[in-house]
Amino acid sequence: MHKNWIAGEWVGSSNVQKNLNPSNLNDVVGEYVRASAEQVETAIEAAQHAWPAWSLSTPQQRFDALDAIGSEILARKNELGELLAREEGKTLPEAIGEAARAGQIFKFFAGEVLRTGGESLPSVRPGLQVEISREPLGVVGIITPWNFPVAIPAWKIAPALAYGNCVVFKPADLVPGSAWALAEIISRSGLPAGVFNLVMGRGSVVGAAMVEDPRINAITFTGSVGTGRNLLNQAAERQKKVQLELGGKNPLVVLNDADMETALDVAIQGAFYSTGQRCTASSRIIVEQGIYDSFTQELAKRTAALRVGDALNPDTQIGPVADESQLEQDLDYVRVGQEEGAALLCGGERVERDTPGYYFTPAVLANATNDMRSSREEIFGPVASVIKADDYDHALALANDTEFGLSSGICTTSLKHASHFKRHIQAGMVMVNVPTAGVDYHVPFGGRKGSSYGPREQGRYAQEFFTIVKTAYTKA
Ligand SMILES: NC(=O)C1=CN([C@@H]2O[C@H](COP(=O)(O)OP(=O)(O)OC[C@H]3O[C@@H](n4cnc5c(N)ncnc54)[C@H](OP(=O)(O)O)[C@@H]3O)[C@@H](O)[C@H]2O)C=CC1
Ligand SMILES: O=C(O)CCC(=O)C(=O)O
Repeated sequence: MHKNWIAGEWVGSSNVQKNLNPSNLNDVVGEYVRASAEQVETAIEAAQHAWPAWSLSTPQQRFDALDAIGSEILARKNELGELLAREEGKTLPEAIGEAARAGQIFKFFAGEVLRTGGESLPSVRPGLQVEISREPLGVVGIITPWNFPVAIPAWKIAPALAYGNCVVFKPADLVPGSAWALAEIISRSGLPAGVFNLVMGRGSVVGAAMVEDPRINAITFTGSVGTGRNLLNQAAERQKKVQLELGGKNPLVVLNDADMETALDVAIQGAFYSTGQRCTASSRIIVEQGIYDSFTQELAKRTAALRVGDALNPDTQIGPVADESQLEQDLDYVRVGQEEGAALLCGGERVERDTPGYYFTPAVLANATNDMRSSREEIFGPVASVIKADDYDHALALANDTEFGLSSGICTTSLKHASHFKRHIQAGMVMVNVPTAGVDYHVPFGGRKGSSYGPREQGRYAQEFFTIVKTAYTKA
């Protein structure tokens, strides 16, 4: 039985859930407790109690803890990756890559502890000196989704602790295993009791209790647009600082002059790998008319050849969908797209494999237009709409015609178009001849428009969210 980590102790609960493997529903990954609202309160109280001392901890103390966590994750990346693949369904290489990324993130923020400083400026008034420093916020609530069960928690927990905050962490109810394994490593890293707390459980109970509690000073959330916007409204009433990473409807533009092999590879990786369950996935592929037919046919041919199967099978390229409701959502959007006039060139079906699981074949919706629901709403599965553009200017206009603005990409051999696209696309991230999904761990991550709210995550820019600035005036 896997328990919650609250105030430096493993705490049980009578509410227990079975964590199932989406590749094989007969495989129970483990049993995990769900916290009650009272247990969430205890965790918040412990974090609040621990904070004054932790906020004054030495950089060495924080470096040592984060560095130790990062080292252990890296040393155990294969085992953690296997657990991740088993509970979430991304393939083993993808999952091991994600575990390694989590380790590197802790190492990066260990370094940031030592690098973060303030500023000293002369005052405009005589005899005064001005110092600007960064201080921690207090208790940070961390609420994460199921699609990156170890990397997203890592890129929120590591900076929170690095900058001197205490943490109450609620992972997605669907995938408690990786979060628990991460918490178990953190529990042995030398952090004082209460500095880090794990409260597994449902968003409607655990998440809601965190949002309501005035002792949580800030909340960082990744997940759906609806939940994120509600959370923002509730948190704003309580004057909490909020950071949201929400959906995407990321465009990949393919121009007539693109290298065909590169463009096909970039499109397939961006749209379908990790089963398309990435907020950075290329769900709109916008292709210039000169190559539209040939590109789309070849895309469909290669997509149909992708091997869908058990996440732990070395031959598998596309793992299962995470759960039944996500699979229903994927099927629904394929149906909606066709009703709206798109042509399903391949995939889009529930399929069976040796074990009972949520298997779904990646779908290419051709002749899609940008006004279709399937081109506007986040599907969060391996479904790509392929949209025809008259020319580069039209492609750019289509790419920007969305309520989202997380990631974006262009495949072209033209420096002129690549440069113009980088400057004019309304997105937080832009890729030239590389997939829209799959990012580095040491640089900012985040979007514009409906995709994000608040400062960027990751890299040294993370300090904008996890610290508050103080200005001090001193007369000598
Ligand atoms: N941008 C992204 O990275 C992601 C986007 N999505 C999108 O969201 C859709 C639904 O996925 P889903 O996992 O349900 O996303 P949610 O937004 O519902 O879940 C994200 C996190 O928020 C928690 N939560 C749910 N309700 C509340 C609440 N009232 N207060 C506080 N926290 C809450 C969830 O808990 P619980 O575990 O109980 O659900 C989970 O930990 C997907 O189909 C996809 O479109 C999903 C995952 C990631
Ligand atoms: O593409 C990536 O590497 C990250 C994607 C992500 O963070 C997400 O889907 O939530």
